[in-house]
Amino acid sequence: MSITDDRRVTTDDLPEDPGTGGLSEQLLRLRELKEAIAAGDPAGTERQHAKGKLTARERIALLLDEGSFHEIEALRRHRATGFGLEKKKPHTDGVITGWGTVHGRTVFVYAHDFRIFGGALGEAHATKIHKLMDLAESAGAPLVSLNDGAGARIQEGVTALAGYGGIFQRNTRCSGVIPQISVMLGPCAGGAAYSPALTDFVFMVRETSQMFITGPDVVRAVTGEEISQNGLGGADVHASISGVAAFAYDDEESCLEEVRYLLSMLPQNNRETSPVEETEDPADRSVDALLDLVPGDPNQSYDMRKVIEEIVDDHDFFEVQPTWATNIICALARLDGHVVGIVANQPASLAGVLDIHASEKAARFVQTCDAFNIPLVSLVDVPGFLPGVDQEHGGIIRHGAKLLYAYCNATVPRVQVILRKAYGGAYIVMDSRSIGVDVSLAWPSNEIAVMGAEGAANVIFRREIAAADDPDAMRQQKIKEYQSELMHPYYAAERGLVDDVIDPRETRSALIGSLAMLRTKHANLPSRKHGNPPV
Ligand SMILES: CC(C)(COP(=O)(O)OP(=O)(O)OC[C@H]1O[C@@H](n2cnc3c(N)ncnc32)[C@H](O)[C@@H]1OP(=O)(O)O)[C@@H](O)C(=O)NCCC(=O)NCCSC(=O)CC(=O)O
Repeated sequence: MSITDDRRVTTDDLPEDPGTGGLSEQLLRLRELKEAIAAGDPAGTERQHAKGKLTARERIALLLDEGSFHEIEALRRHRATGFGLEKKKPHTDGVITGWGTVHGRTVFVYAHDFRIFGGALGEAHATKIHKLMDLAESAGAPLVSLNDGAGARIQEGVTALAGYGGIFQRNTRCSGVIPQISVMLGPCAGGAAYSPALTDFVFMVRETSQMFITGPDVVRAVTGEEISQNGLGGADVHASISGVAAFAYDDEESCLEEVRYLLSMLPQNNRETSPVEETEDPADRSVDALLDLVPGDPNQSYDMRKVIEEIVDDHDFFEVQPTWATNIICALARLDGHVVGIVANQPASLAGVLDIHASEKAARFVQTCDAFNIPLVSLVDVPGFLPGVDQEHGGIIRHGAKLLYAYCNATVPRVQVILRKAYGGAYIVMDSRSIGVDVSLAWPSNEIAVMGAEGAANVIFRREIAAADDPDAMRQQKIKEYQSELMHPYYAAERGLVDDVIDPRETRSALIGSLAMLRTKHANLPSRKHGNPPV
């Protein structure tokens, strides 16, 4: 079989059918054609490997269960003309589409083939993706995109742009219906970056993947700034600074392995729940370590990750956006085999305050869990919202409201544990009784108040303190008074604002018991077209 000038096989390259019309000839011809398409362009494969990247088919093989991939439209070719396109019509048109299984469950996947037009999206390429997305929606199964494409195919002009529009429209339509995961595995510019932003989770690989609206050349021309591709939109930038990516990995293999892991924790669609996994970890396990992990002094820091580790099944949890807005932790884990979404303040970072980024991160996570029937566990130890000009001018009111809105709107089972302090508006926001949590538990060390004792005493006893012979002694006395009057869990428990004060060692069993009770929870929101969240 010969290869055409552009090093890609076409049906014209196949052996002449001798005209016998025999089935065996036809089958041979079909097999050769499919094998040639699957093999692709060896030189392109070498170039891809030399850049430290896998080919689209190698990626699909790593993502899916072995031998489970069913490809559709491998025979598709574009019909565009101009700029030499009529002479260059490779099969697949630069995107491989189909479905397979991950841990035995159906998953739809499309993967850009960078060897063909740099994975750039033209009309045929786009309509293949549209068809796959429609199938994923109809079948009610997750969609994973393996992105390695140069954006709109320049030679196809507005038809390429319209192709992107069709993807965005479907991303939005499928939002909250099927899980959508975007894996960034190459330079993704312009249109190639917008679709991932509409999906539930974005994965990136360090060094080899980038996302930007315009590349470094355009940035230099417009703003005069000099920056490399990775500096502008590499994995660490998006996982730690912009918050666009939820996860960053060192290589494609570990990245795709983690996509498989994430899928194992998600339901197939919004009408199902996540798979339950048998566990040897006893539901009534007493968590003695919790007594020492959380310091009594409300100003002393500790690592909330260790608390989560102690509570969840097999000490195993999967953190979403672990390097962005680290003052709040969002994680998926299992409790007695059932998946839960954990939102936890992190005293080890910025004392666990809520700020603009933390509010946005948690709001998005709460919304994602609610869309996919994943119950929410909130572990609260929060000193308040972060004060400051930057925060106020940056719109902390608007961003904080996103988290408030997401919790208030969530109809999944919701359980709150207040570990230590919970002050002011931040207490209300972190899924308090008044905004609809189903079960609220507190540790005996807990302090719920409008603000810390010192601040409170300075405001409400200002006159007494100023008039005292010894203002400092008076301040200390008033602080103590405020603490003993108000700042303990029994004040909230007496008023029904927490349902129970528990021994910290019983946290795991109390959570599991509450969530088991709530498994049949059914909640309806008032009929409306949709809410108007402070996006
Ligand atoms: C993506 C890249 C950084 C990759 O660089 P590399 O050095 O790895 O690869 P490369 O430049 O040799 O490209 C590989 C092959 O893909 C082709 N190629 C690259 N980009 C293309 C595009 N957008 N349309 C059609 N073909 C394209 C190249 O001509 C080359 O073909 P051959 O192998 O035949 O030589 C660069 O190619 C690039 O900057 N491309 C332009 C990106 C872009 O501006 N896209 C439009 C976004 S606008 C958009 O999407 C809408 C919007 O938001 O405005």
